[in-house]
Amino acid sequence: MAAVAEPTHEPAAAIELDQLSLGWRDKVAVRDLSGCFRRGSLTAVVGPNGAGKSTLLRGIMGWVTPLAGRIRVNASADSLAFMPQQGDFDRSFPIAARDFVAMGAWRRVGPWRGFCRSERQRVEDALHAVGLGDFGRRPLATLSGGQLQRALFARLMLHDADIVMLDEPFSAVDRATTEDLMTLLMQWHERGKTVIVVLHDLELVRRHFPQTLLLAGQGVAWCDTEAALTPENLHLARHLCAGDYL
Ligand SMILES: Nc1ncnc2c1ncn2[C@@H]1O[C@H](COP(=O)(O)OP(=O)(O)OP(=O)(O)O)[C@@H](O)[C@H]1O
Repeated sequence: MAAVAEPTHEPAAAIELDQLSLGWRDKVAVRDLSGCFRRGSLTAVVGPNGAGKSTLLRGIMGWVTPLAGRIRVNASADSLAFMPQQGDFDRSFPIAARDFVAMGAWRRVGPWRGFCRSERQRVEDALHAVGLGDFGRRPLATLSGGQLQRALFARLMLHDADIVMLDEPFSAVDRATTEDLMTLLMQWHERGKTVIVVLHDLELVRRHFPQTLLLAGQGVAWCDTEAALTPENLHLARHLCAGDYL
């Protein structure tokens, strides 16, 4: 008799938000947000400047304490990876691109153990996958914006997390680089990862992302992309974040 797979009891939701409010001192950045990122989903988080998109991702990472409500991540901390905006880290740090990418593996390898052969190979494979096969020795500070973004993707590949969150990964890159990196994102999605990406390019979102969370200090829509990005919803988002642009 053919083997019968045991049913799995993994929750359908990778991340659940329940009446979540997040903020900074007297400023509420995200108010009363409820919903879930389903396991294996590909979701764009969009909204005007100051809508709370980065704050939400940082809250999910556990770096911002909820003012109210709850965040439940149905995965271990190792299974969660975050790619910050380029401006959020010091690229003048004296490190070669290869070592920067290798930092993505530190949870698996640990801070003190050396890299075994297979981990070194993973680093080379990741550099090749993002088109930086010849850039391993280059100091990080000498990489262009697009090359740095590719290195960030390679570092995220080394992490190999089940849930990956990226904050404006295409803001500093040209169209060709965006298409290359978007292909990688789609591959991660096809392999079953839960992928959450903050974006401003609504055409890109419409082309590639099945789900969209439209934020404006509160949830405006969180559903299929076509239903989320209606003119009415976009108008409401702009109105709620008056003066900002989408
Ligand atoms: N470290 C902080 N301390 C105080 N306020 C902050 C901090 N980080 C963000 N904020 C405030 O929280 C609000 C939401 O900011 P956030 O960066 O989450 O927005 P965003 O949607 O990611 O914007 P953008 O599209 O411009 O990146 C803003 O009013 C911002 O000024």
